Amino acid sequence: MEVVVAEHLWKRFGPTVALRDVSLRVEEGVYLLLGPNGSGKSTMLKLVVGFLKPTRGRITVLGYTPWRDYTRLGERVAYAFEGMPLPWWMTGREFVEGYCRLRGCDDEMLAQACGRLGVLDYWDRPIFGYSSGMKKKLLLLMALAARADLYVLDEPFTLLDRKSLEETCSLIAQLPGKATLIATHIIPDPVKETKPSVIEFYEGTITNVRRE
Ligand SMILES: Nc1ncnc2c1ncn2[C@@H]1O[C@H](COP(=O)(O)OP(=O)(O)OP(=O)(O)O)[C@@H](O)[C@H]1O
Repeated sequence: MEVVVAEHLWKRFGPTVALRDVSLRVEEGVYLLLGPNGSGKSTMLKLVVGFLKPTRGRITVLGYTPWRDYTRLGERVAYAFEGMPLPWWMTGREFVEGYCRLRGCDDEMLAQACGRLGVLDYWDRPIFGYSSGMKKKLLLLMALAARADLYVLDEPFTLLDRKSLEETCSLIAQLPGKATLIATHIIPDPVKETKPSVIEFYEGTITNVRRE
């Protein structure tokens, strides 16, 4: 079954055309959205989870129209977006455990992801004292600890040290969902083992789709 179907999708922000006539089909597996800054990768992912409504065109995700069926789709999609604000006054543990209770995360997946990303070493401290990489790991946990049919990760490989990057790649390879969509500038070697499909973006269009 197709997980994402986009047909002639356009997204404008005032005078800026972020996506122009993008058509895309995502089936099972790992998909990397690759392209330079400003090429439309994050906009595409935001349309997939329903944060944005297309200016023109059609998108369905797991059979839902994301912007209209945001809540029902939200039960089946786990995501982490670069720059999402974190509650700086809470400890990492309060935030992650609270989020997981709300989202219905899997305890085993959470324990495994926390341990492998090294979050347990600091998560009893308030978030306001965290480095960028430490905050990044909390954002990743929001997706990597959830049981979902579709995982959407915006720039998951930035700000991480080498070991955390390897662990993140390995956790991504083990995700139980049908498909994982990742916006990135780089393809770390361990991700290549998942035999990802690579969708290349340039100035708001898809210029190439290939298998890594
Ligand atoms: N909320 C917004 N308001 C106005 N313009 C926006 C908005 N979001 C994105 N854009 C513009 O849309 C274009 C595509 O941005 P997008 O964030 O999708 O690119 P990207 O490929 O994810 O870039 P990066 O690799 O830097 O994250 C850019 O020109 C950007 O300035």
